Amino acid sequence: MSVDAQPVSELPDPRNFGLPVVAEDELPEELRTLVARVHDLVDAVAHTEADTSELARASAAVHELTERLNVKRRDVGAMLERPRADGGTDYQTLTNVVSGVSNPAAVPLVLEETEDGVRSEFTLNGTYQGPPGLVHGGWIAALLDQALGSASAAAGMVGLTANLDVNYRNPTPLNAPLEITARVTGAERRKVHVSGEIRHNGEVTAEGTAIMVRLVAPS
Ligand SMILES: CCCCCCCCCCCC(=O)SCCNC(=O)CCNC(=O)[C@H](O)C(C)(C)COP(=O)(O)OP(=O)(O)OC[C@H]1O[C@@H](n2cnc3c(N)ncnc32)[C@H](O)[C@@H]1OP(=O)(O)O
Repeated sequence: MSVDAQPVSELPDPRNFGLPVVAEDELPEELRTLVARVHDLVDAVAHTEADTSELARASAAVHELTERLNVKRRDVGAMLERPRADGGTDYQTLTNVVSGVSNPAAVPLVLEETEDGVRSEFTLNGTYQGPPGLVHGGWIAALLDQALGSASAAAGMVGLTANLDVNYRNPTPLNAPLEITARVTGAERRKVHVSGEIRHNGEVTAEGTAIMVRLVAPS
């Protein structure tokens, strides 16, 4: 199987797909701080045992805040544009639920390029719980999907997941350091084959393979 990769500098421009683009330096630091605080808020709400009057006050404050923020909303599908170390340009979905920098529900997963693909270290709080003390299997699949898609994009082949196959080898713990890695293993025509793993203390907890189908820019 051969790898028919485009140079990364030729990643498709989301504007060609009709998507709005936000430059990284246009994203206010205040938004990043708000996102981090709401991320912590979700965990706090999920686990609070505060008394009922405190819950009522918090509920009213959050409702009022939601109305204030909804006064001006960004378009769905907005993409974040950031410069790459190699001089090219990287694009990410701003509100991506796994890694979007403006999404408080995101992990967030910051994937860095390695010699053969992408890698990240991260920790999941109780928000991502499935079985007691363990990460939800659907989120494990989502994390692998994102890493596999990013490995394909990092190799110059941006695509959508056509097929995702996940094997859960060991429980994935909450509130513990995790590592995710992914790489391209082959490509034919528009199909890109990718594989990846999640590890805890060096032991694989889950592994996945996927077929990404490369996007074709509208003519
Ligand atoms: C720029 C900024 C954006 C940047 C956006 C980057 C975001 C990455 C985000 C992370 C990943 C996601 O969550 S993606 C979200 C979840 N995925 C989706 O929503 C995708 C939904 N599915 C689709 O839209 C479609 O089925 C596609 C695009 C996958 C394929 O449709 P298509 O474009 O018409 O392609 P098609 O001709 O059918 O197939 C092309 C080749 O792929 C093969 N193929 C097609 N489907 C499958 C399949 N399920 N399993 C195996 N192989 C398949 C075909 O046999 C063929 O191989 P051959 O004949 O050449 O041998």
